[in-house]
Parts: sequence; structure tokens; C-alpha cells
Amino acid sequence: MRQNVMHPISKNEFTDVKKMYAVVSGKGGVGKSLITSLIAVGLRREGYEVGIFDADITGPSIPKMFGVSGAKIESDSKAIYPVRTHNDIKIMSMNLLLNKEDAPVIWRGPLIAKTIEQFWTEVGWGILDYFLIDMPPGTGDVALTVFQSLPIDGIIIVTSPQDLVSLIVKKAYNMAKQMDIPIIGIVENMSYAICPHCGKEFDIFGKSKLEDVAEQLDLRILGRIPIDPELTKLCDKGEIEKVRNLYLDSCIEVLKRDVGEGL
Ligand SMILES: Nc1ncnc2c1ncn2[C@@H]1O[C@H](COP(=O)(O)OP(=O)(O)OP(=O)(O)O)[C@@H](O)[C@H]1O
Repeated sequence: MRQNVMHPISKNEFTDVKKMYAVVSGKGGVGKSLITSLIAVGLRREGYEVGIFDADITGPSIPKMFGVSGAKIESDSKAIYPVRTHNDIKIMSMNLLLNKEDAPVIWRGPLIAKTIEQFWTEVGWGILDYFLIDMPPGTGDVALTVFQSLPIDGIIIVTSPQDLVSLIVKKAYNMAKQMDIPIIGIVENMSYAICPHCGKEFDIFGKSKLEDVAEQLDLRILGRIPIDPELTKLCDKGEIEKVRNLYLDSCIEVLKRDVGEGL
């Protein structure tokens, strides 16, 4: 794990994580939570122990994608415990602690940062090969706090075709560089479209800029995800674990190699 964390917070005795990755984006609305979920599903299918920490506190959508929104959180005098999905991925999210799923979280930065800290110090995650953090969108205070306090091994940047054109993606890139956190690579979501009727692929945003930007910033391409109606349907039904095409084979291979090196 990264040693040069500026303000490290201790974990509890019930948590042992081999690799911790943060999934980030330059701004909101690029499908970061979906990509986090797909990576978790892919790693779990390979037999790894996986946890997702939904740090997107003001817009938590991970429990819904896995169909565990109404799940009851277990706790005892020592810790609170993450919810387990159908395929045994562990999840903790603000959404699970709220009485009503659609209750807004209207908090200021310091309180959000404190809550994120508690998700690490007071949740008994158990032994995990991979701990994925679905970061708040953008590069604001909360993201900074997470980067400064958790021993993150690397970040995965999620971008949209528009963000590649406008280079908003560079915000996330620069933040990781400044914090000295390795960038594992970049995923382009909504890269192209698949016709629900004939399955044909369409470059609806024109030719992808992913390769150009990846070369310019020296980033590894981890995947290109199309707008796939199947993904929308599975997210809505809370059945993302039933996904047939992950579109993230190279991402999963890279992460597998990374954990192998750490053993
Ligand atoms: N590639 C895709 N194909 C089909 N549907 C998608 C795709 N990406 C995102 N969606 C749909 O958009 C919804 C919102 O996605 P998600 O919660 O990941 O992103 P967001 O909240 O808009 O953005 P972010 O997490 O980046 O803040 C998903 O539940 C899904 O229905």
C-alpha cells in the first residue's frame, strides 16, 4: 500500500485490505458508479474478495445497482458490517444508513469527510483482496480528504467522450499526480452506442479521442464501455451482477496482476 499518506487514519482490527483503488472522474454524470460496480463484479467472478465503499455520499447509487438498498446493516459493540450482495461483494454506503433511500444528504465538506473516515475506521470490512472506492465526482475537498487519509494504491479515471474533448479528464489526472498516487489507467464510458434492435455499434459522439488523450498523458487504456441498454436495465433492476458483457477485460487483467505483485 502507498506509504506517503499525508494524514493517515488508522483502520480497525477487523479490516485487512490488499489493494485499494479509487474510481474518480473530472466531473459528475459520467457513470463512475456503474464502472466501479462492473470492476467489482469482474473481480468477484475471478474469485477475489471484493468490497465497495460508496464515498459518493451526496449521490450514493451503488446499493441500488446491486439491489441491496433496503438491506439491514448489522453491527455489534466492535464494528458495523458491510452488506453482502447476491454474489458476496461487500458494500457500505451512506444510502444504507439513511432511513429513506431518497433522503437528500445536505452536508458540508468537513462532515462528509468525517463520515468517509468513519467508513474506514468503524466498518469491519474483513479480509479483502480489492477495496474499491466510488469517489465523489470532481476534484473538490472531499476527494482531497480521501486521497490524503486513505492508503490508496492507485486511481482509475472514468471519463466520457465529451470530457476527453474538453480535457476535463486532466483535472482528475492532475490531482492524482499532485498527490503522488499512481494512475492505473483510464476507462471511457458511453464511448459508443449499441442498437437495441440489431446490435450494431454507432460512434454517436464521433471518433473516440481516448487513444489520443491516453497517449498525450501516458495513460493505460483499461476499457471502452458503450451505451448499452442492457446495462441500464440491469442497473434499474438492481441486477448488475447478472451482466453478460463487462467490457472491462483488460482492466480486470491489470488489477489481477497488481494484486499478484503485492503477494
Ligand atoms: N454505458 C452505459 N450504458 C447504459 N446505461 C448507462 C451507462 N452508463 C451509465 N448508465 C446509466 O446511468 C445511470 C447512472 O450511472 P452512474 O450512477 O454510474 O453515474 P452518475 O451518477 O450519472 O455519474 P457519476 O457516478 O459519475 O457521478 C446508471 O444507473 C445507468 O442506468
